[in-house]
Amino acid sequence: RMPPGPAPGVLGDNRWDVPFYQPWRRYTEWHKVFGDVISFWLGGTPIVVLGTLKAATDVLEKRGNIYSSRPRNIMGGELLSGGMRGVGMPYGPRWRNWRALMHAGLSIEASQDYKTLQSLEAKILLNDLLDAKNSEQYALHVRRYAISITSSIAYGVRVRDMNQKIVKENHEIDRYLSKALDLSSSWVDTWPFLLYLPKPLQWFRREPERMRERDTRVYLSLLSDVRERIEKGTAMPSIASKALEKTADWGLSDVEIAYALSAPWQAGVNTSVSIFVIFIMAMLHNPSVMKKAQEELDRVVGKDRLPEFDDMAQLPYTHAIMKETLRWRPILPLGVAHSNICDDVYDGMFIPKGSRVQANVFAMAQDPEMFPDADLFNPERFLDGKTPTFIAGFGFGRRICPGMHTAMNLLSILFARILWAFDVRPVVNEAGIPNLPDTEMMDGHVSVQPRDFAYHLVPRESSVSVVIGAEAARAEEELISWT
Ligand code: HEM
Repeated sequence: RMPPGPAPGVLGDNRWDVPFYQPWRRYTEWHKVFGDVISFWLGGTPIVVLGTLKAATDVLEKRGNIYSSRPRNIMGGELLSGGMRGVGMPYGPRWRNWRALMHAGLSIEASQDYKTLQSLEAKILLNDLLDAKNSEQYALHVRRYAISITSSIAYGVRVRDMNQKIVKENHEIDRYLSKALDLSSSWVDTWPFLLYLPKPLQWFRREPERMRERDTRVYLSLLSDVRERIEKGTAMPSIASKALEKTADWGLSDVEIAYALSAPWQAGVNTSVSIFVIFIMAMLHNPSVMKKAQEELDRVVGKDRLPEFDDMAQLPYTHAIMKETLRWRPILPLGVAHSNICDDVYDGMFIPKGSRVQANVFAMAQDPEMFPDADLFNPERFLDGKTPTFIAGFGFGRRICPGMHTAMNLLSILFARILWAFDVRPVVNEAGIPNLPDTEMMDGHVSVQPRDFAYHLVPRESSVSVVIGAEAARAEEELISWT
């Protein structure tokens, strides 16, 4: 009675049917054959894929009391993180406390407090982009922008230089974390009965537990820096300062708070950078869209100043480019997996407890009824006032991305200013033919990013550099408090 799906293979599951590369495309084909909700098995785990917005809303949102846990990850979630990293935390009181802190720091109201910071950082970024020589340098500057904003939101400290200790340490942490989260290379996630071996024989735990000691040291030291700044009266408002001002309110220990504060960095940096790269790819393929936004910007903002957050209401087309970027190529094509804490029946189909439940966000973004000509990058589809932002890209129900408002602000001011300042141009080969990136070539397994490609950001006029230079100099001064 489980949802329909492909017949199991010789090993009793569907491991040979699921491609490693872009499995969401195969799932989308299966939806056409088996229906909106499909299921199959990988090892001993039932996989349920929800192919429409309705199914995902019915299951993940309306039954959020059942479907808000995460699949077990022994290596990454338990041995490495001690169950303290919120994104992978199972549903329960600890997650609720963590989530309350995230909400306090990232809600739609809280996100308003970061707009000044985001605006100032975007000015610095534009100035950096003016000086950059090639796509690698653009990428580095955009990464710094995303890191600096997330670090300021989490700890009240900005990042001006990618060689800063906080960047290097978090980079090392991220590297090992992605390795540990990869279930396919984890012995203990493949054979959990290994946990019944006497502890000294559990060879697989030594490395992640050593890494956990290192991560804990780094996170606690970041927290104690904030504590010192609060005592000196120099702390900027951040999630950390909220957490420390009323520690008792959160029901989280010091070390849990220290881990909680790592979530914005882990969930917010790569996602924001990937969306930026998709925006560039969309502009390279759709110069007429870029021109139309530039006409709107010239009309509303003019040439003598940069676009500001307050202009956004008068810039519907430019704003719609951000919305269409989130839809056109979703960076988390299967969202982040949920898991149900008890057996359930949906539309007559049995969903066993502990299923890995995934929203096929890729299929939703291609839904021809909601998005006719779905492959076309067409911001106008968001101008009718009826089509909302493609929220599915931020997930569902109680686990929906808490950083979505901050992310949309960070991206909308950036896109508006890039379009105001630059033409995004392709690299042209010797024969004069533009070298455009393949829009379907996405790397990554859970979160994806277009394969590297080269492009140019060409200032639209010489006056652009003058305006940006002056704004960036003022921004550096204003940002001193966050340094
Ligand atoms: C465009 C950029 C972003 C996209 C597309 C995105 C998307 C997502 C998605 C799909 C999820 C999983 C939701 C689910 O389980 O149903 C998620 C979770 C999360 N996101 Fe984002 N995100 C972005 C940026 C950010 C930023 C900037 C932050 C923080 C400043 C953030 C913080 C988080 C956190 C903490 C979670 C875990 C929530 C939980 O498990 O309860 N995200 N995000």
